[in-house]
Amino acid sequence: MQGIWTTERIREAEGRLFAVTPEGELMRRASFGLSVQLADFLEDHTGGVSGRRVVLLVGSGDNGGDALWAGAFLRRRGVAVTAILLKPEKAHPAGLKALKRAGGRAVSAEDGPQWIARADVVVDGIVGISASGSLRPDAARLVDLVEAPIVAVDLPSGVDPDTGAVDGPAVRATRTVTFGGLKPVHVLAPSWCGEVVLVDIGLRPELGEPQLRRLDIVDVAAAWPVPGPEDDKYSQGVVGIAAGSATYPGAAVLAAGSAVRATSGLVRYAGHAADIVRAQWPEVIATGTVADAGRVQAWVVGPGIGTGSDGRDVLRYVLGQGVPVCADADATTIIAKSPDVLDARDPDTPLVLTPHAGEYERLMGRKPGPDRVTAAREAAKKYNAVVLLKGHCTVIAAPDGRIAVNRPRGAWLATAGSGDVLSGLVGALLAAGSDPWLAAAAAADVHSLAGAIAAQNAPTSASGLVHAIPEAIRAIRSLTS
Ligand SMILES: NC(=O)C1=CN([C@@H]2O[C@H](COP(=O)(O)OP(=O)(O)OC[C@H]3O[C@@H](n4cnc5c(N)ncnc54)[C@H](OP(=O)(O)O)[C@@H]3O)[C@@H](O)[C@H]2O)[C@@H](O)CC1
Ligand SMILES: Nc1ncnc2c1ncn2[C@@H]1O[C@H](COP(=O)(O)OP(=O)(O)O)[C@@H](O)[C@H]1O
Ligand SMILES: [K+]
Repeated sequence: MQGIWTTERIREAEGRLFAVTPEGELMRRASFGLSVQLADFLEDHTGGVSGRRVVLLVGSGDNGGDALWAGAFLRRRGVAVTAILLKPEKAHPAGLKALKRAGGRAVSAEDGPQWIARADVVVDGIVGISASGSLRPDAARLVDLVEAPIVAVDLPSGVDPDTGAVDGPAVRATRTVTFGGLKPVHVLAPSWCGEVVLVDIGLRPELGEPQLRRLDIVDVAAAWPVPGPEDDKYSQGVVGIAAGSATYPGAAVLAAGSAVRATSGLVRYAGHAADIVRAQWPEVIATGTVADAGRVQAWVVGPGIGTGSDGRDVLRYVLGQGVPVCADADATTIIAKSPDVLDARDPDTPLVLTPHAGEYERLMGRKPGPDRVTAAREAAKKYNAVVLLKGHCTVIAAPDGRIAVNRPRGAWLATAGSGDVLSGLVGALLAAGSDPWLAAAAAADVHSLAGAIAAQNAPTSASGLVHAIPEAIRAIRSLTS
């Protein structure tokens, strides 16, 4: 699992390491690593290093210091380096001196545009972890002129380091070179960071437990249930799907199909779409009501069940069965409208809620807002449930405080019925006995990979996602075995 730390934790760790390291050493490590990445980037984008033109956008703190020192290192490799100083009086003095000594040039913001126009690569050293708010106008004007690819130092300036939120002008980087540990911006704002490269500056031992995590492929592979020689269709966990209605049979077909494809155990279906589900997925045992469904080890409830009294009765029934429940779509709306349905639940039985932003607002009485990690954490606390807050970067919060952020692979998942597919995946893992937080995070990852496989750069459908699930699982397993 990749660890991610808030800027507060990074700063504390840097402080401790700083105290036992010779002066300037940490910045030397960071900026040397940055210069290596910049040379590599120049090679990739221009086919060479020597003779290329790099422009540094330099702000008033150590982020600008990193850029200036990296510029000095690049000079030794024959790169023409020009630093545009946004606040000349506050530019990092040692870094500026080093750049000038190495033959680099420093110019004011007024003289900046002509240098930006001729740059092969622009380096964003405007602001790092001490950033607040979007780019200020002077920086924004210059960034606006950039046509060359941008490498961001630590993080793209203008993007909030702890939430990844953008509410004004910001840098859109092609590569971000960060130091010591990943920060939330790197997983919450991937489209602003571009490719993220982590440079080791010896900070890891000081960082402690990460506050956020992102599953690696090996974690997903390890979490995915695989039958053993002793297994049969029951022992792998039977999942029940309570979804769909006469008006919305598709949700039932998608959620049931997704569960069928996710694991090799048994899938039961209960609801008004039994005939259609049976016709699409003959391996599903389908009945008309949850009470007739037979035993399951987890329920998926909600997609397409409606928010009326029938849906409420179904939800109350499955919550009372003492098995893990993934409550999705209409089920989240019912919980928001009639929280008393949760009385049917034994608080120790796992519950996974999978709201999109609109459903979150119903559940919590407010929008998730720009800080989606805090939003998910608060909902997890309030409902004593794992909350999977959907979005481009889905956030998964457990009531015990664990947070995972999912890795998006494009945005093709933004298609009708895609959420129904996700709930089937979550349910299949819950039935197999997975930890609910891990189940939700692993399901989100396979969902995103299935999206990329199904789409292959062209629109896909939720049905396409269902069909791509085995290939996604195969890809994950083959990369790790
Ligand atoms: N510490 C370490 O051990 C190591 C640190 N390292 C590096 O240091 C970086 C952190 O440096 P830092 O703390 O000096 O602050 P930094 O982020 O450069 O900001 C400086 C100033 O910018 C301003 N400003 C704020 N918001 C703004 C905005 N939106 N738009 C424009 N300007 C804005 C504001 O100053 P103001 O202009 O308000 O006076 C703020 O004080 C870190 O990201 C990493 O790169 C590495 O070398 C590894 C070792
Ligand atoms: N821009 C996007 N990028 C990546 N994934 C997205 C994007 N928009 C939506 N998704 C994902 O697609 C799914 C949509 O679910 P949901 O809103 O419940 O749709 P539906 O109700 O149509 O099934 C979620 O898993 C969500 O994370
Ligand atoms: K930056």
